[in-house]
Amino acid sequence: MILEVAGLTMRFGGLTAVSAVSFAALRGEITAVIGPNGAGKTTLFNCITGFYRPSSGAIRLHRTGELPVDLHGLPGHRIAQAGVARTFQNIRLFPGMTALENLLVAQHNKLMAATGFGIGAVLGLSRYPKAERQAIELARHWLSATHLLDRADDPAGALPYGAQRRLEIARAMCTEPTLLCLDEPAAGLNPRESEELARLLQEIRAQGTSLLLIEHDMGVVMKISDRVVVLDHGKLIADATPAEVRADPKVIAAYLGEGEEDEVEA
Ligand SMILES: Nc1ncnc2c1ncn2[C@@H]1O[C@H](COP(=O)(O)OP(=O)(O)OP(=O)(O)O)[C@@H](O)[C@H]1O
Repeated sequence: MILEVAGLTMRFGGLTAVSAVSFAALRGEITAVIGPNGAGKTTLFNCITGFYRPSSGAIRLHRTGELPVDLHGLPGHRIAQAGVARTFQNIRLFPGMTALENLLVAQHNKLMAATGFGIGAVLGLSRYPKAERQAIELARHWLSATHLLDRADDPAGALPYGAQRRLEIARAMCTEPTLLCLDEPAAGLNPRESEELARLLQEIRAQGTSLLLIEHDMGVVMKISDRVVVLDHGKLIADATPAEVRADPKVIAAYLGEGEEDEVEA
């Protein structure tokens, strides 16, 4: 496994948004978290990415050849350093910076380390230019993978919505994460853009990054996920393959309801 969630509970005052949820996301797989409105998906996501400190339970990252890292209780930036990148439901790019610059900013930590945190650059040490070249190469790789190479020098804020969403994913990938967490990546995309997104996420998986996504677009979820975790009223009600989840009466009753079954068949 890459991510282990064990007995995770998150309370807001008297409301238990996530209740004793346990599941594992496996290495090299796409794990989707679905559920009706208010099921606790965003809360779970925010616990995993360090925006909330869970009330109880554990979240562990298992990296190959290393000791597991307890993510619960770590601040967001430490979780990012541990190898977990995230995108946001609302786009959070630097709109005035170019697409390329946004991807270089994402590599700031790596570049700063290469300068010996400033000292090396002042002394003109040779490690910085090499690190900078590598950062640009990586940025160009992800611009190309997200079909944005021709927009590299355009301000991020001037890109169409779908392109900005892809740039967000490219930015997250520039941190070279072990686990990429995506919060509703298909929100607001048209069917063609959703198709492209599905392909991009499959490519990311093929390149060795594991993915965890919260998604409402059942077409995308059912097509690309290896495993689907279903929440309802904060509780886990299913953890299975897309085909199994689709046929699970509990899921249909809780999440899909009559009339929405067709959407899942899509
Ligand atoms: N910061 C908060 N303070 C208080 N209650 C919250 C907070 N965040 C979420 N909740 C409550 O927790 C429950 C789960 O919400 P959450 O946003 O995690 O669900 P969700 O599955 O992501 O829903 P949606 O699909 O609508 O985004 C809801 O009842 C919500 O009102």
